Amino acid sequence: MNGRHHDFDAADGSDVTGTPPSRSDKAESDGVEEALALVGRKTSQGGAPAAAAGPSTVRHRATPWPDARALAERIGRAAPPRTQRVPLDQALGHVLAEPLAALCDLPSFDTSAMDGWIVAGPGPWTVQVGGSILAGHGEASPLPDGAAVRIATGARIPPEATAVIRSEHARTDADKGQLYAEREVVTGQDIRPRGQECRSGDQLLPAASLVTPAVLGLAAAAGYDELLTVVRPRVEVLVLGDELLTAGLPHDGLIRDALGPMVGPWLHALGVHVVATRRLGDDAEALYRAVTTSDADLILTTGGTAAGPVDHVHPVLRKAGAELLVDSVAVRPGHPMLLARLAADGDLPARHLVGLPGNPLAAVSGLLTLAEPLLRGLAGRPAPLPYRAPVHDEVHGHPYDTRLVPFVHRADHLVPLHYNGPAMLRGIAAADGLAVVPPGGAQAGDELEVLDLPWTSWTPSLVEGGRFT
Ligand SMILES: Nc1nc2c(c(=O)[nH]1)N[C@H]1C(S)=C(S)[C@@H](COP(=O)(O)OP(=O)(O)OC[C@H]3O[C@@H](n4cnc5c(N)ncnc54)[C@H](O)[C@@H]3O)O[C@H]1N2
Ligand code: MOO
Repeated sequence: MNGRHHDFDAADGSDVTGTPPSRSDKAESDGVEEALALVGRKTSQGGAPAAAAGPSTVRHRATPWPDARALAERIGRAAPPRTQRVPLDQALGHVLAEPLAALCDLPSFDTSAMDGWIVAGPGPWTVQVGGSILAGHGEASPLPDGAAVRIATGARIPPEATAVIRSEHARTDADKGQLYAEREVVTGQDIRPRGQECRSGDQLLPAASLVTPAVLGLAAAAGYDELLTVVRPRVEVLVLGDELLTAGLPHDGLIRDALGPMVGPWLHALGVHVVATRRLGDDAEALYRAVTTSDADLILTTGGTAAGPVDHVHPVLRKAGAELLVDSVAVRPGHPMLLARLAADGDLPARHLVGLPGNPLAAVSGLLTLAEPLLRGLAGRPAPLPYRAPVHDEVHGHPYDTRLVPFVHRADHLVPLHYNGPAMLRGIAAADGLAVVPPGGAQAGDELEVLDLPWTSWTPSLVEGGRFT
């Protein structure tokens, strides 16, 4: 033991639902109940109970948190990539399936960078009568030495011209029909030469780049009408629980469904296609039917992952012949989360299922631990660059498990938020992300890994449908 972790002597056992700000962090999300849940858990060799072995030697059935994330991503990346051609106005938020290579030179002709005068040779110059050279027109006739013509930004440079003089740097003598420069004129000034930004065929962006608004602009400038992108993974969300209301106030032991309204939009913000969110109650038959007939790439269930009388996820997966790849993760909250593989069956290809625990913050933990890396892999998106930041306060840890704690960025530090209990969304709703607290906890100033939320950086799917007219 390193002396940092939360000691589990808080015998009231009441803290598993989180701590209001007035209470000590000591009693935050974990407690006696969870410590007891570890007691009696066998080592992977079927040896002594895990809790008796101590943190350095303990082996859980639970997959370590970093391994669970890495495995989920590997599984996603192992799927054969599917690609499609998408018109530019529907490509926002997609991922490029091939490098973006310029289809033309940019600029595609020598062009004026300023409004002013195009001149040939040294001045003063004779102003040519007969209008200006404007953007959007074909090539003008060659400019004789000593001549000047008005030119607009973006207009083609006529052959033989040598420089552009900005209007504010030039003076005309109307009587003499002459143009004088008020500053030294350098050959080529304010002319953007053809190919300055790229030559046709140059790689502008690598494959796997996210199509952002800027990428759409670049692709259009470089001549694209459509893009080859990775097909978005399709996800079906199954919300389990007879106790859930879809409207009104909680009453008579019934509570509002907090996951139906949250999980679909969260997935959407990750750039995937949510085919449906269905509420199935605690009906094992309905769950079996849904799981065995869904053609989504990923089925995501909420609730029913534990071992209660109506927790149907494990029995249904067994009945469906699913292979459990991850069966609980060493993370708090969210440890009952699971990942399973459903074999191909008839017309249905092999698919995956992620079971999110029912407690709402535990479900968020499952989303970020298993669903997000898996979907990132399936979507061909690169992993975000991992980053760490110092934590402002001491954060108690779990003795063996990783903790995910909602935080806000304040003056280069992560400030952990209260209301981080497994059943609470009050912290995460105000958060910039989740701080990854290693087993044993962290001291003030320790650098913690940070998980961003999709909307704390720009996200494609907050722009509904990503279309423009
Ligand atoms: N004997 C044990 N019991 C429990 C354990 C354990 O290790 N041993 N783990 C606890 C933990 S941790 C969690 S998390 C939950 C996971 O349970 P389930 O995935 O089976 O979820 P449910 O029992 O269906 O629900 C748990 C909790 O969450 C509420 N819930 C469910 N769905 C929603 C929803 N859509 N919106 C809002 N709230 C929801 C539900 O009413 C329960 O209060 O198991 C513990 N038990
Ligand atoms: O408390 Mo559980 O850890 O919500 O997953």
